[in-house]
Amino acid sequence: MNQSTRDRVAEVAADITRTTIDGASRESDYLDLLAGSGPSRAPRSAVIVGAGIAGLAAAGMLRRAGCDVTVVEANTNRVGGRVKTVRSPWALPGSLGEAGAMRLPTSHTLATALVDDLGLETRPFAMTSADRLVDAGSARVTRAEYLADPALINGQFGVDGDRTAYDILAECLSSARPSNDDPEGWRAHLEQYGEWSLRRWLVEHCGLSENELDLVGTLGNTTARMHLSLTHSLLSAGYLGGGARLVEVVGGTDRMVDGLAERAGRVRTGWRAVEVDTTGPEAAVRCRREFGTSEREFRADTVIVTCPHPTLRYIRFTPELSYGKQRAVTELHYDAATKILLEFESRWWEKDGAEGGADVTDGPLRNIVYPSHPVGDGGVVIASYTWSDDARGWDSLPEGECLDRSLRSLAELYGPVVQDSFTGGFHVQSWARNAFAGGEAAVYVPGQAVEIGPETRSPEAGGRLVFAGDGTSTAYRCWIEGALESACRAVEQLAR
Ligand SMILES: Cc1cc2nc3c(=O)[nH]c(=O)nc-3n(C[C@H](O)[C@H](O)[C@H](O)COP(=O)(O)OP(=O)(O)OC[C@H]3O[C@@H](n4cnc5c(N)ncnc54)[C@H](O)[C@@H]3O)c2cc1C
Repeated sequence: MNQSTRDRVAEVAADITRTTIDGASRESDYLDLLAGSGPSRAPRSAVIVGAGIAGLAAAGMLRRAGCDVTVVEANTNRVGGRVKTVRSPWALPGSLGEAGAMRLPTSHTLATALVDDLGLETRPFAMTSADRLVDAGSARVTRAEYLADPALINGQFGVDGDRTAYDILAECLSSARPSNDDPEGWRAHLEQYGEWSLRRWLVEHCGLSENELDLVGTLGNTTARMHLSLTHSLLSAGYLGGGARLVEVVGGTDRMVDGLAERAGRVRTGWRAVEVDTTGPEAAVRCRREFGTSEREFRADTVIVTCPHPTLRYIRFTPELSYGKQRAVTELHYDAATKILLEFESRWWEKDGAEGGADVTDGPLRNIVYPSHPVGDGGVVIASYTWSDDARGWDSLPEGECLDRSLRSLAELYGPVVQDSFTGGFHVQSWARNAFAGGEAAVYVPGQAVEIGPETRSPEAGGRLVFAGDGTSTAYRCWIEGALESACRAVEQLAR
């Protein structure tokens, strides 16, 4: 490994552990910027492209320091980006479903501090529950039954022994995962295993057989992501693995967006940025209406671009972006994710009032997530939550077909009560097919954390043009925490 790669590894390890390259913690600075006294310095004016969590949070912080901010957002009818709480077309009063972000790990310090600062309430979000189903091959048992007798499911995969799929995966990943405050550990990991896929680790290092691989892939929801980066899996396992505490925002995750939008000031919706020109004394962001021919230019001293990388391909930058940044824009891998939300008038999935949890099945639904909150007698179920190739299967179907097939698959698990209590309310959300997201989030292919990560967050145009958005964070890509971290970093970069 040459010195330049070593330097990049050190930068990425520092980013993961939220420290400077010299090891000083950035945690309290970021908390202070976001939910404390705010920035002490800011540029005179800024245009922010994108009104997701990152753009809105950055706008609020800059305004507190006296900066004149305009946020431009491509969507005509909403802000929030990949935070999307669906409030219609439901039949039951108070129903809601989360088509994007639905839970916050309590270890995500910026997100939880922001929730407190906005005065929002949270409640526990249950990802697992003893009564939920494990359905694979010809076996269908509750999670409690599987934990008590792993052979019930393992036998379907030809796997012997008394360890569950969850134990096997957790052991394999915990043996590889440095702690979040250990830059040296992450350096060593990135140097040695940065180019490894999850599959390679499980097979070559952990010695899993093909059958064990199939078992943990199916039950751990990782089959479709086996070829992606080990580093990504390790980071996710830290937030979702055993012992993680998850909460949801009471009233919907978009309450966070509402709170941030109030602080963000001028938000111009329905304007899609098509060019960012930093050649003049003021930077110009040229925007177009999605429909029609109207064009408009927004000018300011500085620009923050927060769009997901796949959408950056359609923005012209004048002068051209640096070579490294161009690679980040064109190569950073964004994975697919699709959710199918169905509303039911009775809570047929609950026993003894236990709320939430998720079934796992090797059928097309893959993961079925039940609401952790009560809505009268019924509620909105995420009948299918899929990623990667599992999601692409759904993405190839028209909406009506997604509805029909998901209802039928659910009825195969739970019987006629599914069709009988369906209210007719449904929502299909493909993030890969969403024009302003281009995927669920940045999920590295092997090597990308080091090869591309540093350029996702480097400024351009002599520091007047900076980039934010969850895809620029190493540790918290795919999380609201990453969007908030990126907003803090961008605000700091502009204050220099
Ligand atoms: C299915 C799914 C589940 C998730 N679950 C969770 C979870 O449980 N917990 C969690 O913490 N996180 C979760 N996330 C991740 C979380 O939603 C994101 O990390 C976060 O919302 C990203 O915010 P952002 O501001 O970086 O990007 P975005 O929310 O994507 O915001 C970017 C904004 O830019 C706009 N835009 C794009 N192109 C242009 C343009 N040319 N001009 C103007 N505007 C433009 C977009 O419309 C969008 O509003 C999930 C995401 C998905 C998709």
